[in-house]
Amino acid sequence: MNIKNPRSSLENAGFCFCSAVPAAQQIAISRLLVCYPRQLNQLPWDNFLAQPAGFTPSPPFIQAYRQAVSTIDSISQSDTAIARAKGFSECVIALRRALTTTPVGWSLAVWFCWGRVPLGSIVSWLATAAFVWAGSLFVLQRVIGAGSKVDVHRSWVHWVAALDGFGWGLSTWFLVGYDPVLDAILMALLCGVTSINAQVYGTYVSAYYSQIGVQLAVSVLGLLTASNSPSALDFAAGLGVFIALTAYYSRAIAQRLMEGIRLQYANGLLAAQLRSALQKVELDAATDALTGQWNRRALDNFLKQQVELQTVAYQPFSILMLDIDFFKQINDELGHMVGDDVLRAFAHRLRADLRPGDFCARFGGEEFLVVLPQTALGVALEVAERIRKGIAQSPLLEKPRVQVTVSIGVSTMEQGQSIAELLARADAAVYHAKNTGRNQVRPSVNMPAQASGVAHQDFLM
Ligand SMILES: Nc1nc2c(ncn2[C@@H]2O[C@H](COP(=O)(O)OP(=O)(O)OP(=O)(O)O)[C@@H](O)[C@H]2O)c(=O)[nH]1
Repeated sequence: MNIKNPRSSLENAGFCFCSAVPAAQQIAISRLLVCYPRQLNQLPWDNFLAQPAGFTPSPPFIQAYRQAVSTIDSISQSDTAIARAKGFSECVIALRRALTTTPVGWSLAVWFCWGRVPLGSIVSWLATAAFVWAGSLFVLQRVIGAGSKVDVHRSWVHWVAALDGFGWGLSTWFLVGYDPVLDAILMALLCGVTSINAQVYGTYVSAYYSQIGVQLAVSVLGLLTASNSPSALDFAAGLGVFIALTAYYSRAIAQRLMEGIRLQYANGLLAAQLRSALQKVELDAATDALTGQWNRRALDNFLKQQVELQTVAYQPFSILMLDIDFFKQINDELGHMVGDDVLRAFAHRLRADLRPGDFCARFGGEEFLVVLPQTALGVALEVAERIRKGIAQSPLLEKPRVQVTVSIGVSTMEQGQSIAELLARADAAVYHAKNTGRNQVRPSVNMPAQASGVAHQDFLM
């Protein structure tokens, strides 16, 4: 084969590329480290709680918050194994990506060598490297398919890394010794590959040591025994120093990457804990502790939503105000504990009698309020009557046997009415029901009598 003289443009391109790669890698790694979250412990959690502007945390919120934050330490201690497993699988994915782009590196090497290295040598190197590469990719694919578990697949990944280093190291056996400039370019290319791999194997650095260890051993052996390069010893020394230094620095980088993964995991866990603590606190703040139904606060919000819906979508809604009759007697005769049981049983019975979309709140004492969305007065009266009958029909408690009745006032939201007016009208309807004998349903407006048998009386507010 006719070996041509080196072309200066090719030399320049090769040198520029091979020197730019390590620099670009270092920039990429630095960016990566900056992107990882900062130390969680340095975040001003307590300052956040102490901030007066715009946010006044309630005591249960502070308690839940502190509890979640206090778990940071235990999270950071216990998640090392999780970070290791995550780092391993991240490395496997990065390695597959790197291997799929390896042919780009080969093409570059072939381009540099074309016309300067005998074709047979180029083909021999390419064939060996491609064979090793295909085997590695196959193994890696199997590892990924099996879920890449560090305890199971550790040695397989080390083998793949070693073969990766072997393929590149072989280049010195086949391609070096034909042209001094080309030799230098190939050395720069090997340094570039080493540098790229510092990032590829960043989250599982022991595999990186396998890769560069084999790459160094094979390439130094190739330089010293197989190549005819006059600078073989210099190249071997240079390559050795470069790879050793890269290995040394990549260890620190890998440690920080792992710390980043660890903190990212802890951060996610903490955020989830805080979210659920917050949800619990929000739920606690909106429910009545005794009956488990919504409280006044939640009721106010729900009524506001309904008013908005009514304004936008012209959907009518009605409310039922329920007051247990002679409840004081129960307390007086059977005690407050039984009174509480009655309230609980009443709430349970009431809830069971409603649609899932209906809203049931304890309004205070022995009073409950039900909101029936998209319900006009006629239907609301029927619902109220059904509830009244159900309560009156069977006892709420068996031991002691307690049977109660309930008086119910019904009112429907009208356009332009306020929530306070709506509640006042329902309250007046209950008052009317109590005054006319209890255990009955009263509407708050004039309404024609219904076939349901509900006792409708003119009740003008
Ligand atoms: N056990 C118990 N009793 C409560 C609770 N909240 C309010 N009460 C009592 O409920 C009773 C309500 O009594 P009243 O307002 O006189 O009403 P009533 O006895 O039901 O009479 P009418 O409503 O006129 O039929 C009071 O004795 C309150 O102390 C509670 O959470 N548990």
